[in-house]
Amino acid sequence: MSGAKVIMADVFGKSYDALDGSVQPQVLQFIMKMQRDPDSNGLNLKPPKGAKDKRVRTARVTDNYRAVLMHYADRIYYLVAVLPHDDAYDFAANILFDINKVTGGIELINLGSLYGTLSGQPKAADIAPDTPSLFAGVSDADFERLGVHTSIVPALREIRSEDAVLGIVETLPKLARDVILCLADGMSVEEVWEQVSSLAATSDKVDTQDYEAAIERPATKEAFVVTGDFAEFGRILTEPLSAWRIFLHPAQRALAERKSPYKGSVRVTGGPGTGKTVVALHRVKALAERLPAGQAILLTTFTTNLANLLKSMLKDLGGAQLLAKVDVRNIDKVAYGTVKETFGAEAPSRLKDGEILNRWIELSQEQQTPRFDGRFLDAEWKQVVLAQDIRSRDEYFAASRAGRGRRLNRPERAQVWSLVEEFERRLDREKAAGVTQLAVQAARIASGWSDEERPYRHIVVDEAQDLHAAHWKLLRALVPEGDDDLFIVGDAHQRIYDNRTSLSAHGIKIRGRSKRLTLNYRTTRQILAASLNLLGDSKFDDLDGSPEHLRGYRSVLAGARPETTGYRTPSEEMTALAKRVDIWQQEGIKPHEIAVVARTHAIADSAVQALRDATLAAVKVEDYRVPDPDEGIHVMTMHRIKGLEYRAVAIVGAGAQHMPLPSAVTPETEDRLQCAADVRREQSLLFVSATRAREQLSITWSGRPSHFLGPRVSG
Ligand SMILES: Nc1ncnc2c1ncn2[C@@H]1O[C@H](COP(=O)(O)OP(=O)(O)OP(=O)(O)O)[C@@H](O)[C@H]1O
Repeated sequence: MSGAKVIMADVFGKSYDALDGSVQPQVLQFIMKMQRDPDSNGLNLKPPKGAKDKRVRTARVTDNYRAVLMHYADRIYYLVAVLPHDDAYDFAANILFDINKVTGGIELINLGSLYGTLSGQPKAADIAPDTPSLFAGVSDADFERLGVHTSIVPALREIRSEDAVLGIVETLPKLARDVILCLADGMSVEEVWEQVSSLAATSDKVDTQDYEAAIERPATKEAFVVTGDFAEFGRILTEPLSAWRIFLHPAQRALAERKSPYKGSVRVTGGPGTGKTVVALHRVKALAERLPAGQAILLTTFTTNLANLLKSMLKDLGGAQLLAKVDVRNIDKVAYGTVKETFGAEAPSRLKDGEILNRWIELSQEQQTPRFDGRFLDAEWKQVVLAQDIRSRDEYFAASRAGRGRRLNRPERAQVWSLVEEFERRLDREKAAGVTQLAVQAARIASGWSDEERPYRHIVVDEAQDLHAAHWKLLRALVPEGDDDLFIVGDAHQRIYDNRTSLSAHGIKIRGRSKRLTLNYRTTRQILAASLNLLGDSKFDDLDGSPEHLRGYRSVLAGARPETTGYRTPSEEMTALAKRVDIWQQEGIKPHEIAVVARTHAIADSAVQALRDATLAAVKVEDYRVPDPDEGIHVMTMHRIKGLEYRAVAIVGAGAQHMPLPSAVTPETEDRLQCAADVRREQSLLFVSATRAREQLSITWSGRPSHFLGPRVSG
């Protein structure tokens, strides 16, 4: 008997992740058996009784677990779930497969979960029984035209609150989910058609019986991993988190895969987890596919760690072939590369920001100028002198000091300038330069190039909020002005380095080409609410001189409420940490899916110790190294967790004495605006850390809680 082709539905990943480690290998065995002979007795492949869809099958994986599949054509099966015996039968009875009339793709509709979620909704006390359905103004024909399956519509008619919408959207097929969220947001049917459904629509005529044609359409490939390759199955199953990278939401797809070029630079903003990095990676891929021979693309970000992460994600997305067309480097490396190319062995050595700050502190102490402390001088140098590439005392006297909160009179300016000269002289003598200083030098060099000499055809920037003015000048000069020159992705709420600037000041024009993503795919609504609470009512500017906001930012995922708990002493807090992490593990979260995050290395180190004392495997995640999965729980600083995500995150040491960290904040008396910016940055660090959590979040402290935790906690 010949074998079968097994294709994986994207929803399969969810049930697979929930399986016990002893059952997961059996799933691969099962797929292998199906591929060899689906009719073998041991598999017991059969249609379940009472199924709504006659093509649904169940098959034996182990004595207690059954697979649910869709038999869509001769010897071709979609694997949808592997569940405990009874759950598998319930599930199988209530699912439907159909070809979407708009996208032409195959859809899985889970009516059991849809109605189960609706009936489980607590009846909100403030909703009067005669409140009309939220979608009363949308006719059945409208739903059909927008691509919502008719079987879903009766459930939609029962929805009378935004909460109920968020409750059910997770259970809907992708297009229906997007349509419903937009309608609930107040968009008209016409707007939803233009902004969502028409973008997802296939150009060919849809025959809802023709599964052969449907399997080839992009919408099917978004919802199902169309592979029959056994090795590929193994790879996808062992890397469940990376499987998403091949799917895009219509709003993301519209940005990333746009066929006609953008007439200049584009900026994409959005809260944490809205898929900005995903969009940036897909944009790189789309640009690389039509890149003229001999031209190059730069994909850059702020830190080396994030650049390494982007590199491995890009490889996941497009393999070595794509990677070969793209230069993936963090911005300091880009700058240093430019300086080295020009000066060769004469190029100065590189000093990191921390080393530069220490030198300013030393100089301020040496010069006995108690009126200017090291932190103030460091910021003045970076944000005024280097940001405007000031090279003389006269230029400094005439310079704008916008954003600085301490006024300087002429004698004070003269004093600061002589300190700047002394500082730069010392670095020159040492043949060293700070990383920001090198970016200034690189920008100067590249600004003198002709368009033919500029090395890149396109530049894509992730984590743009952290880049310095000199970085923007440099990037502007590395690519000729024109279609699709810069694609910029960032979120001002996640600014954790002290760089603030405006893109237009550097000749990067994004007016009219600025887009925002609002749907969070990473964190649950509960974690999102707790994270937003950490920002309080702080104000953030976008990358172009306007206020930034998170309006409409929401998640479709629901989960447990985050915990916030205070302890009397650090040792009590650490003992509780070990207990909490142990419980997470007992609940099935693997050690390397858990992160413990602290503001300082010292607190992180004590967390590692506490976990090991409790016989839990833990590893400190340092720069430039990603631990192996078997090294245990990942413990790191808040700066290090930027850009990563974990199923569970425990933030420790969130007490008033560490958040904000006193040594990271300029005293208010020294510079009022700088002090406020420093505090906001500390707040963003906590926000970034909390938004790394996908399912579970705990925030703890000893002594008094940080005021960032809000009045309810910190009193
Ligand atoms: N279209 C999608 N479908 C399903 N999941 C998605 C999609 N886009 C993004 N995700 C999920 O959301 C997570 C966050 O995506 P990504 O890291 O690109 O967001 P981000 O906006 O760059 O986040 P941050 O700013 O917090 O670093 C991804 O790991 C992925 O799990």
